[in-house]
Amino acid sequence: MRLLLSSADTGEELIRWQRATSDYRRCHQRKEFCNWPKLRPLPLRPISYLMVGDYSMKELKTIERRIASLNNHLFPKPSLFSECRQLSSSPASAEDSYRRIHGEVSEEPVVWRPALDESGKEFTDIHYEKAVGEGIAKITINRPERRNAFGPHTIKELIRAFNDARDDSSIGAIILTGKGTKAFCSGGDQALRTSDGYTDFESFGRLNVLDLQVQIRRLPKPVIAMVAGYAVGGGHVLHMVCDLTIAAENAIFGQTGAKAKVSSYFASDIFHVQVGSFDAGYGSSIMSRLIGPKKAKEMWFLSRFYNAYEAEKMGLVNAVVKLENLELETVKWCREILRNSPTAIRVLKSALNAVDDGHAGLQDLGGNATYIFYGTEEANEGKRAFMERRCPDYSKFPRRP
Ligand SMILES: CC(C)(COP(=O)(O)OP(=O)(O)OC[C@H]1O[C@@H](n2cnc3c(N)ncnc32)[C@H](O)[C@@H]1OP(=O)(O)O)[C@@H](O)C(=O)NCCC(=O)NCCSC(=O)c1cc(O)c2ccccc2c1O
Repeated sequence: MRLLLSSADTGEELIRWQRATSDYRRCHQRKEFCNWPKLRPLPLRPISYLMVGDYSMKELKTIERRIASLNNHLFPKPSLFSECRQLSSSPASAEDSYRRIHGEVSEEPVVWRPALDESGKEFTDIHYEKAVGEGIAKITINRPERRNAFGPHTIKELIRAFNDARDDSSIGAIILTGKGTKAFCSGGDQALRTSDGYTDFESFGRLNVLDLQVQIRRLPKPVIAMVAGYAVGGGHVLHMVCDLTIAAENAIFGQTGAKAKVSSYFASDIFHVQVGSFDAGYGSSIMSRLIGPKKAKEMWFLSRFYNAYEAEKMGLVNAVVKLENLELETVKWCREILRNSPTAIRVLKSALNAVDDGHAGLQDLGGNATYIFYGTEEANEGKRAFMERRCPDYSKFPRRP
């Protein structure tokens, strides 16, 4: 259905609009502030016949396009396109064509169903859940009495849950979070720390959180950290290796490792932290990428804590929301991701990590190329020829520029 200017609009109103749109365009090009005159929004209605003033059809089309575009900016609500729905959380124009076609992201509360691991075992240190009827998995570190600090067993369970979410083709986005509102994760459990790592049920120590970091980084689905309260030490590194971070207003971010004795400043409070540890792997390199080397050095050398808004400004988190909205907002981000092409997202995640991950990054990206190539007729010809014990005929496949 074409939208045309209603014949009810007088030529005068139209002329005022045309002048205003030209002024606006000029100001916009010069990046100047433009005083927008008081004009009533021109209603756009379908009509079969159009005749306004002395304007040619071409001129009218140009005016119509400009008015539509300006109306989108100036009168987002109520919409000229009354049938369109709005995506409230999006920073983009509420009425762009994507939103007109796809509509709102659902704000319905999510229903979680407990999930078991691949061998049907119950988890102890984590909760693992999947959203009913949607492709979202949620993995929650469940040690709130220790601010969700992890031991080797916690990490083993996290690895199993992430493996399951990776293998489950109905899952397209994974949330990592911590139980309660006081902490996302406070890093390695210091009570389990030994001279060779962390140990709980074994006689030797491990630093197996490093395996989990690599797993998250290579997982071909987006992993979103949902952070309430503290994300510190190894817990801070965990949120950094996730693809996105949504933070509640009460979130606090920091590295504690280099601290020899006391006092790190946050909002003029002094915290007493004393752990003596560092993550010179992803914990350093990814941080430097995210917030720049100077800020990364500040974060590690001074061991300060940063609030959610400071973290957002630094580029550590994607969004800050009210604590009570944290889960729904995170779920909405997942739902928005889930509307998009899984293969595009898979390759993009790999591509965005490739340079930083060196050979391993290229290997992952290369693997994605092979994965896509296997779906082509050209690749299939090779396989068929082998199976049929004949020479492959690649002549029919174009050598594209
Ligand atoms: C996180 C805090 C700032 C919270 O302070 P708050 O005042 O809210 O709470 P409490 O301090 O009273 O804590 C409540 C309760 O939890 C226990 N707890 C908290 N964190 C841990 C922890 N990491 N380990 C063990 N226990 C913890 C605390 O003792 C209290 O217990 P009670 O029995 O007394 O009630 C604050 O708690 C804090 O600063 N925590 C320490 C955070 C920290 O320094 N983490 C870094 C550890 S090192 C690390 O994470 C790490 C792990 C690895 O596997 C690595 C591998 C390779 C390289 C580097 C690694 C690495 O650095």
